[in-house]
Amino acid sequence: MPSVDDIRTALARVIDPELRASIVELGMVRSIDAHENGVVDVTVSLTTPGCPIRNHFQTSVVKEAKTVEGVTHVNVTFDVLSDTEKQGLQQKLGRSGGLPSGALAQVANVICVGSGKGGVGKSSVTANLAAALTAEGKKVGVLDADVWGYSIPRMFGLGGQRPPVSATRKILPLEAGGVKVMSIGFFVEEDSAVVWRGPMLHKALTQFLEDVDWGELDYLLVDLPPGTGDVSMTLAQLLPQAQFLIVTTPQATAQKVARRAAEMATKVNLEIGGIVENMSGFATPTGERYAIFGEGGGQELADELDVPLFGKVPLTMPLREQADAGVPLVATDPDDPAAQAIRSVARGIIAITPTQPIALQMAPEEPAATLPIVESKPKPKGMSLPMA
Ligand SMILES: Nc1ncnc2c1ncn2[C@@H]1O[C@H](COP(=O)(O)OP(=O)(O)OP(=O)(O)O)[C@@H](O)[C@H]1O
Repeated sequence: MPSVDDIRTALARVIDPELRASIVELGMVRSIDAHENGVVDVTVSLTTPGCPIRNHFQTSVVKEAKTVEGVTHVNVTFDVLSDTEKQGLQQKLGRSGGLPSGALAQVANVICVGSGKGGVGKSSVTANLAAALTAEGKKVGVLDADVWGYSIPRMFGLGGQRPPVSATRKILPLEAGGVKVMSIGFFVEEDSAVVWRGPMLHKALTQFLEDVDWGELDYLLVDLPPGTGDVSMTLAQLLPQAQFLIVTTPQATAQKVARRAAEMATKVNLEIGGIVENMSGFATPTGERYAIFGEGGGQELADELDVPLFGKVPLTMPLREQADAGVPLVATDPDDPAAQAIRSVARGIIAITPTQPIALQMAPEEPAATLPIVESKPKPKGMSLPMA
């Protein structure tokens, strides 16, 4: 008959990918029964009944138990840890804020980058801020939630690519310059029009947060669509601990619409982290500056909302050229005036954000909904996100 102790030692090699520890050490192996004929029954206790990595445990437990002499067959069953057992597990992990819930468990800060209106440079700021935070030694991810105008793949030179899926059915973000990138643009034919309805949008955004393997990140930057619509509301619900960074331009009218975005954020309890003023004058290659859109809008908004103005980013030709070339300017020419301003924004953000991961609480899932409809112009490649 196989030895139960040997089986337990073998099962210590099964690692919970989210908790990053052995299931034996975590107390998740409820029982091991070995029989004369070499059949072994193992019960594994999960943290939640719908645990997405159940299949991973099933395969790994069978594989490791079978390495023990005399084991002919392995039956794996699952149950769920009781509340007291979960508390014990939490203590073992040394966490106070709840067990990690999904893919964002190891993300320290989520920063939603939004604007009142389109075209103010929100995506350019997001891409360059990601590069600047990376240059400061931080682990950074970018989620392009600008479902109607996704431009992040192009800005990172990742247009036309499709992310792989891991053995545990998680989508793996693509990487560019050390930044992990995920976008709805990876799943639709380039330039196709995506028509979203409320519940589908909610479901797709939930999948981007829960089913993408973001891993350990200091910052997840979320590029929001302009305005105060559905996406922002959904994300505010899903990410109650996110900060909102508002990108605006210097003129008074832009400031007025940016204020509306700020009001929306306050209504849904998103904390406003600060302001970035973009297109803050035009900087020539020789360093002269022309205030073509006026001055002071960003500071006024920051004063009014009582939040910091993280920086004033001038218009420079290389910033636009680099966006088109697919490598953020900060990575290619950190001394350009716009790159310098964004690097200073990054340092300001680092100064006021925590460094320890927080277990973000995801809101309960909405009832299942189908994925976005794509108008056939051109014909879509197939719209399902590759996940269960
Ligand atoms: N500081 C800047 N200097 C030069 N060009 C800039 C600057 N900021 C943005 N741009 C250019 O302005 C255009 C719009 O920028 P971007 O796409 O980042 O704006 P957006 O606010 O994200 O737009 P949308 O709301 O449509 O998604 C792009 O061509 C971009 O390269």
